[in-house]
Amino acid sequence: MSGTTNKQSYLDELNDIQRQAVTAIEGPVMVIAGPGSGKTRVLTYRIAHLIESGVIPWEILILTFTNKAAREMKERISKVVGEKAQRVWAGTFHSIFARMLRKDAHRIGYPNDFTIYDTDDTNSVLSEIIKQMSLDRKQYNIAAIRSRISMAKSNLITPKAYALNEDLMSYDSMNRRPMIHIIYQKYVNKCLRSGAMDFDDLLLQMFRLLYQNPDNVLERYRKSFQHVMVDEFQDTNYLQYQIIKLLVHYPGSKENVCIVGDDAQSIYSFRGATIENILQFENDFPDVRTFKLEQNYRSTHHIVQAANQVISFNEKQIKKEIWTDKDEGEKIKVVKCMTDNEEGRRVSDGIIEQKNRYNLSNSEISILYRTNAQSRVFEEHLRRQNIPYKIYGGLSFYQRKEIKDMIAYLRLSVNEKDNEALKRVINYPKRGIGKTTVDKLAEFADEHEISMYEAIPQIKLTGRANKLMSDFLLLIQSFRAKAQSMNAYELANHVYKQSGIMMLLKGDDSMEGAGRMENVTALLDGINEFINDDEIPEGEEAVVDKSIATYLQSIALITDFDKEEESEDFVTLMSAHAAKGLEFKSVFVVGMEENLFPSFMSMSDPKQIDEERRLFYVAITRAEQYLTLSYANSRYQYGNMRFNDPSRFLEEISAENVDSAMPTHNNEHSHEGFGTPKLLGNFKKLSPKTEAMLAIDPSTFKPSPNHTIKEGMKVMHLKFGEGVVKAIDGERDNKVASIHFSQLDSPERRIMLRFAKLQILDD
Ligand SMILES: Nc1ncnc2c1ncn2[C@@H]1O[C@H](COP(=O)(O)OP(=O)(O)OP(=O)(O)O)[C@@H](O)[C@H]1O
Ligand SMILES: [Mg+2]
Repeated sequence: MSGTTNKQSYLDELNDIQRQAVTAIEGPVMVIAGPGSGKTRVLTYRIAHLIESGVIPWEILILTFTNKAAREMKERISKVVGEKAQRVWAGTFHSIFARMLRKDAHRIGYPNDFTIYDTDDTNSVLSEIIKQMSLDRKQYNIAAIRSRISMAKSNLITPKAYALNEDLMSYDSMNRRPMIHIIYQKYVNKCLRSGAMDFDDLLLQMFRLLYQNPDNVLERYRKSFQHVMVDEFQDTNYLQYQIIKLLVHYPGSKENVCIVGDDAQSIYSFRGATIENILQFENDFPDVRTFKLEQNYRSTHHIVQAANQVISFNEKQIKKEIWTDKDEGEKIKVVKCMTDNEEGRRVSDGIIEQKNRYNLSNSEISILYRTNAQSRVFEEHLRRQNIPYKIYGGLSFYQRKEIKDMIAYLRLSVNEKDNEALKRVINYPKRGIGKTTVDKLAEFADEHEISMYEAIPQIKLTGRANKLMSDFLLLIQSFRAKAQSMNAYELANHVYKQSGIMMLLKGDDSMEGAGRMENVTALLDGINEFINDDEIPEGEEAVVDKSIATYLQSIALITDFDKEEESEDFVTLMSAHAAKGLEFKSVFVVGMEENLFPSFMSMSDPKQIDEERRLFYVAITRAEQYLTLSYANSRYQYGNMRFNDPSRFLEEISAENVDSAMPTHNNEHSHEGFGTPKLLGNFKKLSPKTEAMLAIDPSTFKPSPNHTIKEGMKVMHLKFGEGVVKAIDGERDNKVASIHFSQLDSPERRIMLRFAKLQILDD
């Protein structure tokens, strides 16, 4: 096909407005539009169009949500422009910046071969600091500190600025953690001395690199990135936006920047993503051309309707409706279950039924949940039914112990300052170096502001410890020397044998031991593949770099999505967060209960409820044709049996779009069959008083202390309206109130008093 024919045909695959956005190749462009309206498609076609119009592929930078998304885009682009598509800079913020930092990190005090610290590494550094400062581990909860530091970094707040910021400091004192700024400072120092960057650093240090090196580095990238594009812009944080601005917002810039996103799908505010960025973008680029896409190409009518209804409960959204000219489609199914176990069974039965009835393959089906811990019951039932499935977001291959051990040796071979790697293997396999010795070494290194590796020859230890340490030093030195002459695969094999790991695993003839050996073999195979992969890397002056450093970087940033998919056909299980941007013929959103979805952590804050609702909106808009929502009356949650009410989000979908006459499934345990619970019609006829009260504001609803609830009382339930307490039975925590709610179709409800939200009415 000639260029012109291609061009014609690809532009024909767009609607008018999409085509306008694709062909508006100069100046700032913004597309804020609903799910399934073709935002990602616009970006993909836009890149093809740029290249067809003569833009050099490596002058295009496109930032996506996953590396897999970037790869898929390139594949599609190559259908139009051929091989050249491979040379576009496409990837996540983290992977693109890591690649750029490899070239210039030395300018900001890091080795170019810096290590990327994962969450485990960060936790380990933080826990060392807390120990050294003799702080209370409960008070200084690692996860909380990690998120404070991450927040600070994402907002460009240095440890010094943190200490001077009254709001931050008083927030920390209020939470009885007044030392966070000191921990933060120590953490930064330790990472720097280890030549390590955590995930936030990949952004922060990129910003510093550009900002502090205007003439060489910044200028170079400004010239080289003639076109910058961002998908899922609603989930960028302040820092990410500042970097984009550095690259495209300066005097004399052509401001060729195109962002696409949907404020209604913003689901990472807990990570610092801010809708402000969308508003700020319009301010920063007053000449921006904005395109509104309203047609949804993904989902059937019922699903689009439901999505519009749900999101209309959020007030603070940029107003937009999506519509579809697709069929009505199937109504949304709501499945009520007694227990989480029943939910697992009913969903897997439902999958079998759909596969038979609609001829779906496994890969067209997904199960989405609010928390990863929910996957277990579905796994059990899918396995029992022999339905192949894949979980995204569990313990990934690279987080397994034996793999981390191997990787730690490789990391040390590249960056000897990497303290976390060193601590991991200094006594693995066991070589008699005790914990006290390692602690001493760490302290000595800290005192002298050097890495532990550098500290080994300097520290004075007893004769035996001294000998053991210098043997270890020699071992690592030999690996470092080999890293200069061997390729990544040879080095990994060498390390496997010489470190003693191979011997150790061979000596373990348990099942687990055999599994661990298989895993290391798989790792070695992976490295071999990396060596032999002949894909053209991005960038004009790209040299094929098969070094172990490049390999380590690529795996440090791997997410489950980025694994090469075998051609297997499996059902996808993942969190609603991870499903962003994806689409499936059939989607099951499970665990639709109060305290779960919306999450219990969001219950007291209307803003957070809105974020949960956006997440639910993201989840349901993944479905093309079949959408099933399920909930359980009881489930094991955090080690206890919990009784949750059905999610408020279920009520937000109008009854017209919900199937109430589904065939009952042939199972003896099901109570209402595959269908709509009565509940959905419950709120049409509330008493004027209830209505008035609910209309005022549910947040003014004041539940009474539950021990004050007595038989005969008139009460108000936030969801069920007015009721009369008929009986109370059970003891202490297990007290159950039988309440008659006159407005409900099935008025008798038994409510766990412990979790009840009831207000006593005085009349
Ligand atoms: N003009 C069109 N003609 C046919 N199909 C289209 C058109 N535009 C988009 N699509 C298809 O609709 C689906 C949704 O498009 P896309 O994924 O680009 O939407 P999106 O706006 O990025 O959605 P999300 O907000 O969920 O990321 C895709 O399968 C896409 O190929
Ligand atoms: Mg998209």
